[in-house]
Amino acid sequence: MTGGVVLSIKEVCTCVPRRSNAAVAEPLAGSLFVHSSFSSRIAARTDLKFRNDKLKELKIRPRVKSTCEQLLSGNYRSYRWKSECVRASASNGSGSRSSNLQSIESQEKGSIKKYQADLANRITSGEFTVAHPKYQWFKEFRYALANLGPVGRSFAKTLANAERGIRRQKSREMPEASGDVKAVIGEPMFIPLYKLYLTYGGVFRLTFGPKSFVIVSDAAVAKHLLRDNAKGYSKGILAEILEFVMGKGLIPADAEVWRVRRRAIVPALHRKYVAAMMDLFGKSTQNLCTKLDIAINNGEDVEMESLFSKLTLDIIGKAVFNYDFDSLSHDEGIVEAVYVALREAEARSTAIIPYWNLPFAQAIFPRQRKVATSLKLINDTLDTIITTCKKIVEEEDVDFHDEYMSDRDPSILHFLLASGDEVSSKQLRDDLMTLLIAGHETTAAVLTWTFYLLSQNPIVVEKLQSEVDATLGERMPTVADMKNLKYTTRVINESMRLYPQPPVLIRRALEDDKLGKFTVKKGDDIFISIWNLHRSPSYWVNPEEFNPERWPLDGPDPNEVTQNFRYLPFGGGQRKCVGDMFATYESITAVAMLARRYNFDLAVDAPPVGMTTGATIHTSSGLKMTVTRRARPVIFPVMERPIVTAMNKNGSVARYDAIKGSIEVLTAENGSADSPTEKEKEEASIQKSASTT
Ligand code: HEM
Repeated sequence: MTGGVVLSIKEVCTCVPRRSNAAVAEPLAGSLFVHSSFSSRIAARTDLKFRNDKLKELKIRPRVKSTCEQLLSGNYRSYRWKSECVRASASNGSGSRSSNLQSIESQEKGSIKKYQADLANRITSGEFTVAHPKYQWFKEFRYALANLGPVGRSFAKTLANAERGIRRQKSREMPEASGDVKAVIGEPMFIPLYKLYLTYGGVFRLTFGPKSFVIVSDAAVAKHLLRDNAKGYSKGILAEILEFVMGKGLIPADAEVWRVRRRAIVPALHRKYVAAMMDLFGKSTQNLCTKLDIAINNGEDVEMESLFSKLTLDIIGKAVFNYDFDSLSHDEGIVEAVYVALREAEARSTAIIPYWNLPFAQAIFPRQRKVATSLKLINDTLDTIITTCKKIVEEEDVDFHDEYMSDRDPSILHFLLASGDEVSSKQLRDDLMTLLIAGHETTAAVLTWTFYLLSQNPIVVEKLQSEVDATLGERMPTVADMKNLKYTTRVINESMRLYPQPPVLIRRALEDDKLGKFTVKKGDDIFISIWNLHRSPSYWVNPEEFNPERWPLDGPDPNEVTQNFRYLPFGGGQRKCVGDMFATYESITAVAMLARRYNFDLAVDAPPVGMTTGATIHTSSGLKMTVTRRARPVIFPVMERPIVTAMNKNGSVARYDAIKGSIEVLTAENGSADSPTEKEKEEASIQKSASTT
């Protein structure tokens, strides 16, 4: 919106008798914005009642209101009526104007001129401009100036123009929200961000005490940040927070390191590798089923969130560096150390003060000591894994190619070492740790929220189960099944829309830049709220509803490209997730295998499923579920029906049905059935046993 004024009612504008170029109307929530420079030709149209009602409806300041009322009713009406009289008399062509009409004409001409001049003054002075209360005095000053004759009027006009310029510039300033840090403590940060988005729009600045962030919830701006000008942004605070655990791994890496490492790592996740992982996904899910069976037999409820976390840790450990955490069976030692590191990363990402940077932090905070010990254990373990893998690769006769994969150890680490990747042990450790964290909690969170949503939507469960029954039966899923488990995929797509992991992406501007019409300065921290994008009423019908059907089964799989950056479960642009296909197949496998075998319901005494956030969205008190084995319809084994035919001497064909134990004879001429003789039965039986042998 540009600066100017408001005469507020849409209808008022339609009444400008001769359209002036300067009169510009802009619909705005039922009112019309009219630039103050439009001339004295303002008038009103005839639908007075409607306009008067509108005036009452709108809260217009009394002075402006009285002007509008004058304009819209009496003055304009008489002006118009009288003008018409004048025009009528002028056009009757007789040349004999009555004195009455002449006097009306001259009187009216005078009064119209006076009226127009007065109105022009008032408009020029900016009387109709909506002024901020703080600047009311300025408006009145202009008005006073405008009444001081032509010089004052032109001075007032200059001032009004200047004010409009300032307003225009202000409209390009980003809306600002400020808040009390206390308001968001105890609530996951993305929740207040959603409320603020609905108030301030797709791009706004949020200030908390000394901290200030730009919050982006607009798909076009997200596209600019992630794809079109990705080079203009770094990972900012995220890199600072994760440095202690990921070092210079892909997620926090600066542009220089990132370019080299991304080029090395992406090829390791080739199609053949992901296909080979299917077996790992299936076997690990089978281990989880064993756990669930034990719980069912003991009549116990289970906390699914921690089980999914263990499942995905076991998978990613094997997939990335061929290490069997076996966390579904035990959770001490290295498994515990990994969790300590993960929880610390999450705690740091939501902490208000970076207390861990304080001198002697480890001496002051026992948790920091534990973090340091856990990190040492993880690093030592990774170093051992790397050394062992290096030895194996050296002993191997490696024939490296694009889709290289060792049968003995198909892990990403093996690929990287076999590729001759010149990389320091420290960088390799950072890469492995990054992949471990990136691929672990994200997938666990996707599974947790998918099963929570399923427990709330039995109709979706029914459809999902019938697809899985029909597609898989009792088999383990294969890579070929992935494209046939369409509804299962849509369930996961929709779960990732409602619960994106992570809910917010973080960037920092490396240079000044434009986000739409707003400017960001170098060093500005930016939060791209995927949560807001995925739940925006501007982009989705019934955004809060879990509705896998919103994604057509025969349509393309939804991603940032097909959805033009309103849907970003794996991010987008150059820093898009490298494990998207891996994670999708892993989730489909787990959901399909679990849903075909069990029903999952929230436990009767389950605590309310609230949200809390770290890097991903966790439940506030776990996802306690009652798991029951599915009572599936009995499947009758389908036997191949042994039917044997034999030619009889008379030329007819005898057909023996082993299940019915009957013989049917078809005559040679017309194929009609005939009753077989005992001999024919015998012959056909002999023939049958011969063919079976
Ligand atoms: C459902 C599970 C997953 C989700 C929802 C997910 C989501 C994401 C998102 C949104 C990003 C972009 C971050 C940003 O732009 O700031 C990302 C990046 C990344 N993801 Fe995933 N991810 C998942 C699974 C995985 C897996 C299994 C792996 C590894 C095997 C992985 C490895 C990575 C890496 C290395 C990056 C950084 C890429 C870069 O900066 O170049 N992710 N992930």
